Amino acid sequence: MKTFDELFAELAERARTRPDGSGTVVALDDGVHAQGKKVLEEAGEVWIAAEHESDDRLAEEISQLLYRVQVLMLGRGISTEDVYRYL
Ligand SMILES: N=c1c2ncn([C@@H]3O[C@H](COP(=O)(O)OP(=O)(O)OP(=O)(O)O)[C@@H](O)[C@H]3O)c2ncn1[C@@H]1O[C@H](COP(=O)(O)O)[C@@H](O)[C@H]1O
Repeated sequence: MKTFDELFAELAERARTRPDGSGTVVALDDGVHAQGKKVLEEAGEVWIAAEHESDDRLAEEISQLLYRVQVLMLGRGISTEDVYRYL
């Protein structure tokens, strides 16, 4: 189990060290256009899960959306602080 901040730190480390086999490294190399499409795709899956699926499936889809948002943040080079100041 990890928090949003812990996952972001982990993904930032993946971006820095670029380990073999990391899906995050591949997603970052795909660029912002592809990263944005993944955000949209996962948001749609969250919507569908919210209307038609179990709480557990919804939570899983939300986790994937959070991951895809973080990849986009790293792709654009913005930090969690950049976002939190608007919360
Ligand atoms: N939390 C996630 C996470 N959530 C979603 N995903 C990816 O997103 C996919 C699900 O999204 P899709 O619905 O688009 O699935 P898909 O189209 O079948 O998959 P792809 O073909 O796009 O990979 C998963 O199969 C993972 O590839 C994640 N990939 C990694 N993480 C975490 O990120 C960290 C770093 O991971 P690596 O970079 O892979 O080492 C680890 O802690 C992981 O647990």
